Amino acid sequence: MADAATLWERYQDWLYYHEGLGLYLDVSRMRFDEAFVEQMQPRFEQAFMAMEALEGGAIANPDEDRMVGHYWLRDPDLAPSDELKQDIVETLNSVEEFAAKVRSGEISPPGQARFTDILSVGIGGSALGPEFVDQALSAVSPELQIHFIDNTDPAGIDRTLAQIGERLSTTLTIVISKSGGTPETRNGMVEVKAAYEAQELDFVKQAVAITGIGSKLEDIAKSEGWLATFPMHDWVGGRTSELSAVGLLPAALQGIEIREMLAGAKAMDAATRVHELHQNPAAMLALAWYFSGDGRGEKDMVILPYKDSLLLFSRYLQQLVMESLGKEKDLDGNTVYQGIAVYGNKGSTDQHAYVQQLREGVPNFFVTFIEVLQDRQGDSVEVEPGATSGDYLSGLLQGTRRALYDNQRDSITITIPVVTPRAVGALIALYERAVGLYGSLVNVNAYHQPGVEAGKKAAASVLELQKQVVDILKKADQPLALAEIASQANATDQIESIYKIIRHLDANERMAKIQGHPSQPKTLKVTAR
Ligand SMILES: O=P(O)(O)OC[C@H]1O[C@](O)(CO)[C@@H](O)[C@@H]1O
Repeated sequence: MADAATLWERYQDWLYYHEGLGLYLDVSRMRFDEAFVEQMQPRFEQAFMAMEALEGGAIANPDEDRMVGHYWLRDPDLAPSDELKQDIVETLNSVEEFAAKVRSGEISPPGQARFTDILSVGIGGSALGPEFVDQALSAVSPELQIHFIDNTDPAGIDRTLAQIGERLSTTLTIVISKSGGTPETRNGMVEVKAAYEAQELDFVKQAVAITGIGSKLEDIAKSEGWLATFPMHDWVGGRTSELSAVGLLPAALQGIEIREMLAGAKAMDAATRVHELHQNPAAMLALAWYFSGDGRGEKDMVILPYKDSLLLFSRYLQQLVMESLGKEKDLDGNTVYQGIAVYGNKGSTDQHAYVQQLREGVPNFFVTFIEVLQDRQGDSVEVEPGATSGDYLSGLLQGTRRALYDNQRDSITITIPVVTPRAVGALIALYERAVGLYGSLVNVNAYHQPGVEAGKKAAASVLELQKQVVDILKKADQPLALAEIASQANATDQIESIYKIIRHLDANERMAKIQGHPSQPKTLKVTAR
């Protein structure tokens, strides 16, 4: 292993510092050498060119025949046409205007002075960004308290609605779905609507949609006369939509400075256009990822922010990285099974959970530490002479980094001065670009998600089968065995699925009733309920 002096030199040689953002990137504890960097140069040249073409409006998502334009959102002058530029500017203005009116009470719920709460309904890229930004940046007691429904779990929905309680009468619901047809989000919307009706409230007077132009959701919102509708453009992917209306509207309503988020992203975008590897933090990240997993994702990315407010960054990155890079085929149609697994929560908390395995167990990962220099606003008490809680947090980060490195475990460290809207925008932009560059290095389309469709189709077929099963039970004049139901449904190959449908219905005392012992599914008899 290198001695301290050599490591210190390597640290300085590879240290990246962004003047305007005060952001540092340290890849010195990734053990690549100059020969590796040299060898990667030509690939990076290609990746930079592909990125330039993408930003210039090329069809960078060939399967879906789409441009990829999230970079234009923070610098509309880059948009490939005046029309697109105007669209971006107008959307941003309308987001700000709407949020200001809601916050001032100019737009208010029927019979009430002002809105008190926001309920965001969406999933995946239509939830993870707003959730991350809320946790990172919202005030302790914001004027408008935000809540999320990001699943089709009835108990989860109940819990969120119960937290809101009677404040539903002053809650603004935002339904977010690019496609406008995602079942989980549709279900959330229907459930929320029912909750408004149960309190004799008029949902449409308190509802806003953020959705793709011409989507089913847009049709509903427009025909029912919802309060407002904001567009999601087809050239912005769900997982890169935080700096579109998807993330900006909830943030603006929460009083978060969205122009600062955009400015941070814009500054980072400019920094990550540089072709010189040492000068481009996103390229340095992509290089480090490639080195670590041998360009095949052999090592997992563990994201460890040492700051509670950044807890959800790993969850946000999980989608950004894994949905973008996790691909069976490369751009030439070869089977490649690409991807990088991402997980993590926060330090130092995780020190007392899985860091044991990181230090000593299977070495199948690299860590990315996120360090925040400012401990808190205001003074700190000393928890012992000369040391604060923040000193401990900082020491624990350094200590973990060192302990891992000493045991051949590599890490990257990103340091920001303080968690501000600007820094959060910059972090998002940094990873968006790194993922795009890495996608080029490994030759995959980082902007589609064909694999998600299989699960969606299978779920739809289970719900179809459920309808059939219920019909059969209703018509039956005697209890039926599972095999009989399967045969009548012409679905003997789906008997296990039929059993699970029935068990679920029975547990919820709906439409099917089981007689017999649960340990012997073969012997069960089923009737309609
Ligand atoms: O915004 P939508 O269309 O509801 O999609 C939600 C999420 O579903 C996916 O399409 C697939 O999981 C994600 O890419 C997307 O962020």
